[in-house]
Amino acid sequence: MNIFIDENIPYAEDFFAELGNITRFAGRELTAEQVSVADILLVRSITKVNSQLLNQAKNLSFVGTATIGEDHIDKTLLQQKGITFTSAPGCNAISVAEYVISSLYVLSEKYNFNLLDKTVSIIGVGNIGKALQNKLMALGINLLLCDPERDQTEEDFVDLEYALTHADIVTFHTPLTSTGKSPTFHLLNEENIHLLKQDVCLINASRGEVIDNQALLAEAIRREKQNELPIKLVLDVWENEPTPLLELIKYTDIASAHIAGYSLEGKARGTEMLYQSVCQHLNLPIVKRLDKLLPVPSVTNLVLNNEYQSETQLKAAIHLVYDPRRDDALFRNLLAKNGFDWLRKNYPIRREWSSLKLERITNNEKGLNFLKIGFDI
Ligand SMILES: NC(=O)C1=CN([C@@H]2O[C@H](COP(=O)(O)OP(=O)(O)OC[C@H]3O[C@@H](n4cnc5c(N)ncnc54)[C@H](O)[C@@H]3O)[C@@H](O)[C@H]2O)C=CC1
Ligand SMILES: O=C(O)C(=O)[C@H](O)COP(=O)(O)O
Repeated sequence: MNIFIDENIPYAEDFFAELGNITRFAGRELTAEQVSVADILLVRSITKVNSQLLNQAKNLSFVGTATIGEDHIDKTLLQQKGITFTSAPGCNAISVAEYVISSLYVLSEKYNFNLLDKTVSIIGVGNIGKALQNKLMALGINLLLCDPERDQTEEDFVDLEYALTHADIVTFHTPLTSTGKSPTFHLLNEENIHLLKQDVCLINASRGEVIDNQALLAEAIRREKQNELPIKLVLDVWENEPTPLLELIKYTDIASAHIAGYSLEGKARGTEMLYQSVCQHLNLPIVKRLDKLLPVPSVTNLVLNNEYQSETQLKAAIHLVYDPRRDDALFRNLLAKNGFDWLRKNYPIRREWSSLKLERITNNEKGLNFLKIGFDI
């Protein structure tokens, strides 16, 4: 059994070595000739699985992507060829939600606002949008939810125009689609970008093409020329990766190389989900488990002296685990020299909030008590 696995899928040897011969490949360099001898192919989002790549495939019976997004896969083709396909839904949803909230706390510090005074529009409320919704609700932040598909059967959703017009913070979490009832290609574009509030924070951690990058650049330049407030901008994803529109970087507050989902847990969950699907495909028992493989987090205890809920404390705890300014600095300093893909391949280890245990000191009638709380809002 020949198992071809992208070089950036972690723990692949741990999960798959006993199932067959593993060949690792660079995601953008995989050739049809290599795939011609593969039985199982496990990719990330940078490998386009299409007729060109599969035109010599003789034995391929399973394709998996260790990602949530599936826009790089020709699923119709796989179905026609009778090749089983799976993705890893939700694997890095927590990681993306944490990226967004950590970024919002950076913006709140930089521009001196209180998140509690803001209304956040979440555009696309699936696995990631829901994870973000839960965390923001736990923080007590006012939300607007925009998801035309869910709006058909559920209450409390708003349309895109309302979501753009009424929010102080707009964050995109849709898949990239160009067909269907509500395609997301250039969902934010030159027609509707002017609906955003003057002091808006805009975040894209979905796919670059969901926002028309030229329209965004034009709006940023227009605001600059007319002495209007700049859009406070967080971009993790870009049109035409790995060659982002360089002029746009200057207008971002946080810029990163499509790493919002790159917590160690998020990536590793993707591998585990593919392993489980491959076992099912091969009718084999599932014997490996991720929790046996993940390293013990380096940060384990944080003692808070004041109220756990205070925003300052919370921000400090959140940024202790992950501060997106780290990735922004790497992006600005190393993009030109090393390139977008290098930044992703050499991504420094990042853990999720659940790796941090907080100790709260409370003062009640019994005196000082130490409470251990798993930090997972
Ligand atoms: N930056 C990063 O590192 C990562 C980016 N992603 C991207 O995030 C996307 C979303 O991920 P999940 O939440 O897990 O997907 P999901 O499929 O669980 O949810 C997507 C939601 O978007 C909604 N939607 C579809 N079209 C819409 C439209 N026109 N307007 C508003 N909502 C719309 C769907 O109804 C669905 O509820 C992925 O498809 C992927 O492209 C995913 C993981 C990491
Ligand atoms: O899961 C997704 O969808 C993502 O966007 C991934 O986090 C990105 O990972 P790569 O496959 O592009 O490494």
